[in-house]
Amino acid sequence: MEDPSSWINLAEVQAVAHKKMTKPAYDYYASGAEDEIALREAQMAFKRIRFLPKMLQGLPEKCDTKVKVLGGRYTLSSPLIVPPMAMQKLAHPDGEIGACRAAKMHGVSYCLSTMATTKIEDVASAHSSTVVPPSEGESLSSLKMFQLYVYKDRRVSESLIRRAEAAGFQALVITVDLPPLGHREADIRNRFHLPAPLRLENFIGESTTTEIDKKGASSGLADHSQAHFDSTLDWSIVPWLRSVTTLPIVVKGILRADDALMARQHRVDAVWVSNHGGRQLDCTIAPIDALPEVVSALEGSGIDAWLDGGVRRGTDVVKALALGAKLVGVGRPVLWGLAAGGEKGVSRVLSMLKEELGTSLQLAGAPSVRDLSPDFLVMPGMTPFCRPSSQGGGGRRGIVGSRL
Ligand SMILES: Cc1cc2nc3c(=O)[nH]c(=O)nc-3n(C[C@H](O)[C@H](O)[C@H](O)COP(=O)(O)O)c2cc1C
Ligand SMILES: CCCCC(=O)C(=O)O
Repeated sequence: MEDPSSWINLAEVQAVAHKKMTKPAYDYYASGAEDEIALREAQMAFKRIRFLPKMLQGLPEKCDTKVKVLGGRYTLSSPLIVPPMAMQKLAHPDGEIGACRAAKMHGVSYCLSTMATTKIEDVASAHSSTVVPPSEGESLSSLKMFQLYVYKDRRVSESLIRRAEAAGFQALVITVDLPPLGHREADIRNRFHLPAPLRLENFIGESTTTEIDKKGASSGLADHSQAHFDSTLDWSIVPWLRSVTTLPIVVKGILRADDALMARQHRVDAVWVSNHGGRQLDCTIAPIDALPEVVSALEGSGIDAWLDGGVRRGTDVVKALALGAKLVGVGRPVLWGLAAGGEKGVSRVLSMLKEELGTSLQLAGAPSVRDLSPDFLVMPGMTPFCRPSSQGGGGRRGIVGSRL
């Protein structure tokens, strides 16, 4: 199991990572808040959705996974994104650099967390200097983005944004479902802190690192977010961000249609549907269940809906795309890949997921990700019926029944 090429699914990688990591680090990555209902539900909700595949579609040998995002500004090779995840050197010395390099090599986008164990500038230059060989004659393209936690001292946030912009990050993701930090019992029990010599590299020399670097009475993360993050934010944060940066703005952590409408009114560039991997408010709706309402709130606006939470299979990615997500994030499995095999481990995780995505598209009968629609799915509690149209040719499909 040491050799990443021997792994055949993402669950297997988690088991390898578990054996290699310290208990506090593994628990920090794996756990959710309180009873972990939201964590489990995010995965389970995918499994309740069924496919209604189309046959004999005259598919190309390889289905096309290109997507246009951020109002058509960028065409990306893949709808996959590595969402922001803090402290990646806890998994492996390759840390954020290994993860972003592996992502770029696969044409997968990467979002760097504020709470990284590698400096913004170092991640940017590693990402830029990673040369991606053309794949089957096509050059792979992906984005690098920066995720922001808004500090009580706005000068801290402003300086992070300016550094990310100067370093060439292409979008700013602002996370709105934290603070306060969710009640993560494993971290409290473990008195989680960042073991030396690891540090929050974006804040060297600033008081903002102190609570996380030292073992305290409780979770260092909770202490840090309480001491420094602004928990009083409202929608006026969007115009403030616009006054500081020209980067596209993505709001991460939305689960409601009316919040998506507010995001639309504030002309954000994308709404990221997420429950923070079940690490914040427990018992939230699963992101995949929240997606359709958000997508319909954004309809006609040109604003993308992105999604993460519980994505563990190519079929999960296809379901999210069919329900209208433009980008789909895969979180913990990337950390397991990193812990189990460094950059090579992440690369293997992403290649398995891409392969599963390609196979699932073919089996579902979609020539490209852009051909996916809810028509490929049967949602829980609904009974499908498919009728040929009276004119012959393409059939008509409807769904009877009500939501459970
Ligand atoms: C260890 C860990 C650290 C995270 N750190 C951040 C972070 O710094 N910023 C953020 O917006 N989200 C953070 N998240 C949430 C992820 O961006 C993402 O929403 C979530 O992991 C997706 O769920 P999944 O792990 O089931 O794929 C973190 C998640 C994990 C597991
Ligand atoms: C204090 C925030 C820590 C990073 C984070 O977002 C997470 O652990 O989920």
